Amino acid sequence: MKQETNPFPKTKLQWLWENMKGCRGIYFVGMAGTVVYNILQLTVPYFSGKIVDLFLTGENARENLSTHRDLFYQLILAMVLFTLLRCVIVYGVCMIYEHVSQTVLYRVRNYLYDKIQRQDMTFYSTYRTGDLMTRLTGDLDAIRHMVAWIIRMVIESFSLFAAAAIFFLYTNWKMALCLLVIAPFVFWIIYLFRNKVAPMHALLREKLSQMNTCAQENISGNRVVKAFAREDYEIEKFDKANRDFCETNKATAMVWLKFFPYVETIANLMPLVMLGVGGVFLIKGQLTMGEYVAFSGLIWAIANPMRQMGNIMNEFQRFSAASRKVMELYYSEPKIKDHEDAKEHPDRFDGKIEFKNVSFQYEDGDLPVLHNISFTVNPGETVAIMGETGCGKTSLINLIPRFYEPTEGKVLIDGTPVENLRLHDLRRHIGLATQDVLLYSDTIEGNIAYGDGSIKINDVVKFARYSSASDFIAKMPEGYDTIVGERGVGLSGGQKQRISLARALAIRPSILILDDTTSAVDMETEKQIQHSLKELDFPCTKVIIAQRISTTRDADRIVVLRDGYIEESGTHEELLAKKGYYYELVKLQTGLDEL
Ligand SMILES: Nc1ncnc2c1ncn2[C@@H]1O[C@H](COP(=O)(O)OP(=O)(O)OP(=O)(O)O)[C@@H](O)[C@H]1O
Repeated sequence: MKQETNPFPKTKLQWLWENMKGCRGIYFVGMAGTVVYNILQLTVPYFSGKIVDLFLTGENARENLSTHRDLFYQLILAMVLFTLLRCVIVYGVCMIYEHVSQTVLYRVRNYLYDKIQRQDMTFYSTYRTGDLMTRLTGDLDAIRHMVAWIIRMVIESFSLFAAAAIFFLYTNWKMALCLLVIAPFVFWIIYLFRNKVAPMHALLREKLSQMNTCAQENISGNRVVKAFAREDYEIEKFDKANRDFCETNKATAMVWLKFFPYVETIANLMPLVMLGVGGVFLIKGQLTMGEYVAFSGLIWAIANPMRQMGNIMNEFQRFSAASRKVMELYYSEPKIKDHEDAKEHPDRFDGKIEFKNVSFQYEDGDLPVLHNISFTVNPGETVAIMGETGCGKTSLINLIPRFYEPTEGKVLIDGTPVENLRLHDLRRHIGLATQDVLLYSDTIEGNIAYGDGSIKINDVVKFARYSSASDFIAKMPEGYDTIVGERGVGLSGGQKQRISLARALAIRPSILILDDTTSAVDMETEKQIQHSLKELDFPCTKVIIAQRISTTRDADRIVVLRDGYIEESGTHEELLAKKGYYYELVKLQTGLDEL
């Protein structure tokens, strides 16, 4: 089979071991306990063999029973005590495995969540939410299962097999060899099975992710589904994903079923060998009746680990497929992160923004979306960005908080290239209200205060007033305590936009970026918002993407983009005088033939 190369700095087991830091000692105790309780399993057949030989079938059995009755009771007591001891150890070992597996799960889950939080925009457009959720749930559970069950089963099977083999060899090596000669065939079958089942588990993992993605997209896109009455189509789509997953599951199980009869036949040969060869040895006097009883009572300790190996291999391959996905996230690094020599900037920015010969292309895009963009926004100024849909406005403003990096040129704030600033410092001074508003399932107050948890309610109300949201909030049954978001009260598009604007303002940003934030509010409200934005009680540079002339008219400068190039720029009056794109737009929006 072609050996798959490991793209990670550590192997899967090394990685697991690393994440068991702090619990390794106790895990060792658990593993040692597993060995001990498996060895203790041999005590019952051992003592029964002794009782049979000494007190039931041996030459002096009757005499022994009357003269060594104490020994008889001691052997029975030893059997009971060892069985009890075994129970106590099994109990403790189970607790240890559970504790360690849950600790590893907790640790890795938190680490992954942290990783996901710190990823850049490209990551979010590459990974599907359903796939990420599968990694955080099903895949992590497969890793917990490895720590809690698979490793335990490996030790259990191995120690049981080894202990029984040693016991057999010690008791009667000829009989032992006749039984153990079968084992290599099982190992060979399990090796063949592994090669067949490994790719099936990788496929199964993909199918699970596809099914989860299908469900997740359908649930979050339920409005579109309803609007287009596509419920049946969606049900069919999920049914297909579900069926694919189900069929792949069955096909994976079938792989084992193809190998299972061979393993089972070989394992079942053991009692036959015992009966045939053991019988002959017994008749020839090469095996005592007690040894025969002990062998028969322990034959499962050789056969069961062989049977169990199929299961273990199957689960190991499931772990292998899942851990690959988890490790991909674990070792993923955002491309956009703090440079080693990034400057700290805890204080506010003055707010000067410069674009210097900036060109930009998305990683998965075929063509650049911005070409050689240069302009400056001075502290406190308001610049409006306009242009047809798809001309690159959002892409342009995304470069300011360094959501993406220019392919050429530089974006500077207060004269420092944004990549030389610490991301946290850069972003905490930029207030952003995006095109798609996402409100959390929280109170209105909680949503507005999202960027600054220490903000007082009076300030929340003030920023709601700035964004013309206070009136409609006051009319809500629980005012600022009303729960909104996915599980809360429904809000109109314009209302959501105003809360999102209040949220951006609430951090008192040095730079405010609004991406079509007032597109869904009426003209009157928009006018009030424009007025409030001029009256902010803190210095703030504003970059506003807008389509309405009413928004752009009073801007210090208007930058018009076309196909990623700056088509024209200037004040309202200057652009009207140019009689270009902006002039045509004003004519269109005012309904006048001449201006
Ligand atoms: N994540 C992305 N990956 C690849 N291409 C993208 C991505 N986001 C946007 N684009 C492409 O970049 C171009 C500019 O998109 P952008 O969102 O910046 O336009 P826009 O002017 O803001 O449009 P609108 O006014 O409709 O919001 C478009 O052709 C779009 O298809």
